[in-house]
Amino acid sequence: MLELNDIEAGYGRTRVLHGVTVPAGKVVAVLGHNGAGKTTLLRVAIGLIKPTKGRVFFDGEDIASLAPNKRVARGMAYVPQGQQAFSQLTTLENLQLVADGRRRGKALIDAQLARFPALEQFAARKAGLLSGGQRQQLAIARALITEPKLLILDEPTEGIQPTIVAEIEHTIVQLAGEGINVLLVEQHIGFALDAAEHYVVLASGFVTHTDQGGSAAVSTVRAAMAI
Ligand SMILES: Nc1ncnc2c1ncn2[C@@H]1O[C@H](COP(=O)(O)OP(=O)(O)OP(=O)(O)O)[C@@H](O)[C@H]1O
Repeated sequence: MLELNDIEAGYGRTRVLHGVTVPAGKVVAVLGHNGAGKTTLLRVAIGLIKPTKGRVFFDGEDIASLAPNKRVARGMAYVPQGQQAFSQLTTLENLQLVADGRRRGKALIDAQLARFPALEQFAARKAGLLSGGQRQQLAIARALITEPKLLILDEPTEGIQPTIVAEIEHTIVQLAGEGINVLLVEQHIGFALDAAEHYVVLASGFVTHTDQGGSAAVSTVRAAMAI
């Protein structure tokens, strides 16, 4: 599905990524310490940053020159870090912003409310009054209303209470089962590797390790990251 080849990218004259390659896979985990370049890589994937070198393939098509909206139209969705939602709008209104105008908009909202019971329970509550974990679920639900083939998630469990972390992890596994691919930046290495078909470890913008996922990879990755 999504494949990044030999990507160089950064901000202005600062190069952050140095020849990064990410293979396709149902769930692909991008791991690394703070500042390693994980978010930058996701921004390249969705088209917010244009790489200075390298190629981005989606469904076999080279999309490196496509704007983010065109990538979304082709089936990519991006949930940035930080549980973003329109805090003055209710949960339902946040979902309607994306769903209105879509064929089957109401059914798409209902499907996400069924997936995330907390959102159904607090459908009339302003998003600013939801917990961080519920706002994260709302952000994921909004992305899923676009019916993506690939969901790009930047640290979806960061700063979230453990019960909802487990729910979000369950959702990611469920999505893969539904045929939605996931590109995942995640601090919880055990979970990320369990869920991942492939992983890459980034350090200072270089890929230091890459292999198949699975729980057997945990010790290798911990050693690679010195944690
Ligand atoms: N908008 C920006 N402008 C300039 N430099 C940036 C920008 N965003 C990130 N950087 C720099 O790029 C490097 C990689 O940052 P990035 O956010 O991609 O890392 P990360 O692995 O996602 O880290 P974290 O886990 O802290 O989010 C860092 O040195 C960071 O300071």
